[in-house]
Amino acid sequence: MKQTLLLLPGDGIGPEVTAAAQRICQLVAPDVAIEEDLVGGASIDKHGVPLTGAALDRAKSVDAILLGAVGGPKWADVARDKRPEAGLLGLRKGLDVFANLRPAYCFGALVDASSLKRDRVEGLDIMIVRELTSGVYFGEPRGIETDANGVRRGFDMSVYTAPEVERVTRVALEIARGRAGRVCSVDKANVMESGQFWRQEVTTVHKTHGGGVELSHMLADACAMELVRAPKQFDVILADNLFGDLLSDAAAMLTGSIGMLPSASLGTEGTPGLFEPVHGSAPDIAGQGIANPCAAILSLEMALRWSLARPDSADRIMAAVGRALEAGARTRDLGGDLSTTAMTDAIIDCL
Ligand SMILES: NC(=O)c1ccc[n+]([C@@H]2O[C@H](COP(=O)([O-])OP(=O)(O)OC[C@H]3O[C@@H](n4cnc5c(N)ncnc54)[C@H](O)[C@@H]3O)[C@@H](O)[C@H]2O)c1
Ligand SMILES: CC(C)[C@H](C(=O)O)[C@@H](O)C(=O)O
Ligand SMILES: [Mg+2]
Repeated sequence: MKQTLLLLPGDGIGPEVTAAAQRICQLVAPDVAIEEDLVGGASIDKHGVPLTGAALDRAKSVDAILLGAVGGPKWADVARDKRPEAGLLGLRKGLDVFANLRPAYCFGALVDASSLKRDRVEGLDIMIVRELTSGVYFGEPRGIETDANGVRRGFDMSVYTAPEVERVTRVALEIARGRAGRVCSVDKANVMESGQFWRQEVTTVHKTHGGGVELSHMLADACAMELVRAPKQFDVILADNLFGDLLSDAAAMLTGSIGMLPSASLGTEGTPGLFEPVHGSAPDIAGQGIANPCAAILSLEMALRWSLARPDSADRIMAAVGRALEAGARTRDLGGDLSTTAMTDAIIDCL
């Protein structure tokens, strides 16, 4: 049956980098049908909301979704639940893509672009598995209010249920099984009840489903430190929604640039995956044609591998990005001067 990829370019550099990925898709998987819809600020401008019910329904009906990025200063004053970012969160929740895979892989050619010394990052290959549809991002109650004494306060709720921790832990264990076989689970069990609960549940799930995978636990602050001290100690890092967000940005810089990092958000078997760069809409460089398209192109690579069952096409992309970098192709964030289009051309030449 014909497969369909839904493009949701979004805002800022989102359309620039998804256009690059679309060109690559047409070359490596020409029979995949490509559709397009709106999300984020682009959807607010047209429909008044960051994600319409029709766009969500469409996303549920395709095989995979490739999203660029959402957000920007234009929508800074919009109420939080109507902001571009709320559209992205609604999409993740609506698709129930609870397992967010964020690889931090250092291409050989980029070892010297990292902010760390060569020996710390050469051969780096970490997979962060971030819980994506619960925790403090979605917990209730939340709000900003004035208490009886006239003091304003803001609050969020960090809450996880046992099934939510179980399903993402099982994904992390499964992924580790195909890699070096080590999961490091991250929490603040020393401070937070939800952190202690997370650690208990991960330990319980490991007892039943561990199957040879080694499990360790680390406090989130220590993990941030270890990521910049000795990142190669990690194989799979399992984290809740918030810590996974923070740690994946930190891990991004180890690889040379946040413009390199893709992600895959997966739900239960048979549901479409959502694929997106880890970076945002980069308002500071949007419209200039200089964004690094690699994170979007590698997100397409993940879509071909994880949702569209086309490992050969995915391998082609991975190899082409590696070869283009070896040949010296660099956008500005990597210390070069190639435009988004020229960088994409360089990758296409290596396909
Ligand atoms: N998945 C998403 O859609 C997503 C992710 C993160 C942030 N955001 C949103 O994006 C907006 C801007 O956020 P931010 O500035 O904190 O993060 P950002 O990732 O957009 O930008 C951080 C820095 O990295 C640079 N950068 C990011 N991607 C790049 C690329 N592909 N090539 C070259 N340089 C790149 C930017 O120029 C900027 O200097 C906010 O509205 C935020 O909410 C969206
Ligand atoms: C834009 C925002 C909602 C998002 C998040 O916090 O999950 C982003 O930072 C990310 O990493 O994908
Ligand atoms: Mg983030």
